Amino acid sequence: MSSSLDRSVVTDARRLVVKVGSSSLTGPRGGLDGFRLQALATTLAKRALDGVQVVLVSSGAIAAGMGPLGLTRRPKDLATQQAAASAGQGVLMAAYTNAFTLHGLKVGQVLLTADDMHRRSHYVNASRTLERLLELEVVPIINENDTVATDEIRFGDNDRLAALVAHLVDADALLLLSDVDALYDGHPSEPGSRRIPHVRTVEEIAHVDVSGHGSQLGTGGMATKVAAAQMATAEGISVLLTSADRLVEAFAGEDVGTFFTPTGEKSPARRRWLAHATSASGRVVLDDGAVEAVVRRRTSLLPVGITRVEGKFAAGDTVDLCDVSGRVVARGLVGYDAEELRPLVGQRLERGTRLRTGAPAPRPVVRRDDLVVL
Ligand SMILES: Nc1ncnc2c1ncn2[C@@H]1O[C@H](COP(=O)(O)OP(=O)(O)O)[C@@H](O)[C@H]1O
Ligand SMILES: N[C@@H](CCC(=O)OP(=O)(O)O)C(=O)O
Repeated sequence: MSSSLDRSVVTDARRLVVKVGSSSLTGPRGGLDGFRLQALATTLAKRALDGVQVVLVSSGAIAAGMGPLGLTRRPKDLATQQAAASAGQGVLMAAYTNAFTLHGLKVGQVLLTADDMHRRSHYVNASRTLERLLELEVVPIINENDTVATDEIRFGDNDRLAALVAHLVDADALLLLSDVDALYDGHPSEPGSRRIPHVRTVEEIAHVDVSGHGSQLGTGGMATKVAAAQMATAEGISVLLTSADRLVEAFAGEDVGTFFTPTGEKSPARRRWLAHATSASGRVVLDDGAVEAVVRRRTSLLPVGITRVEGKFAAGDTVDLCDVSGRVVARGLVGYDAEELRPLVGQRLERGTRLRTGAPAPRPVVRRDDLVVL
């Protein structure tokens, strides 16, 4: 029987998110490596034809656009990266369309921004589209919408996006495919570095150096892959990190790559979104009693338990809830604008009180259903 605690989850998964990095699809000087892309598509198509719902998160647009634009190095400035992605995304999708068509499968392009993950309405919309594509037996192929991403709000690498997509579609497993076949206990170019076959807790790999450079065409290196694995496993999703070349062995259940066991339980979709996909617009500092109430008793947060309001936010935005030492203990959707909330700090508002804006009080600063303890 399949268990999320061992590798059988990869072989038995009914819904899989597979992320492939630029380095696995392209040659060293950019340009798509049609042979590798076809091999990947063939392996995934076999899975899909066996009834597995496969969602592919594919990088490679910038690298694929380098050839058409006459670039021999990955561009460093945002505008040229966006131009290359614009030229390359079509090339990438054309290659995937041809490769999957050979197996009688259809593909659908989905381009997402960090903002689409952050905004609840866009997130829900993306989820609906992906569900419909899967129902229609189409393989969704997702990439960041590079042409509209800005330096401040972009994924840059696709590892985090892949973890968020795994949350979004509630995948059984996430496969992170790179040019390196596993996580190593030192940079793989260092003699003596050894493969780490299994990670059960974050602490186990706290000593591992993942800061080393990545491939010439990839973006995040190993650090973003480990962070993505932690995001997925925290929500009960198993992760296998290996190379695209080892995918067939991975599906055969062989001991390849690095397997990350789930560290947490699956939580409701809305909480998953709140905990991982949103970014906080401000902070609200809680006194000890309020921390106790929110974290242990899971109650709504009222103005009386707040000692300080930091930043600029509007009602409905996400805020971090911190204890007096500044440690973030929870995150939630705030019920007030920052300016409206500041004068209420520490106040015990009686029922029937009206705020200066005319709105009734007390309403919770963060309702318990809009709150996730971190
Ligand atoms: N501890 C480590 N274990 C494995 N790979 C590492 C480690 N530290 C750094 N790396 C580098 O991370 C690279 C993969 O990241 P990246 O180039 O961003 O790939 P991708 O394009 O697949 O996202 C590998 O080529 C490897 O050299
Ligand atoms: N969205 C970009 C991804 C950038 C990138 O290099 O990501 P990755 O190879 O996953 O580290 C692209 O398609 O080129």
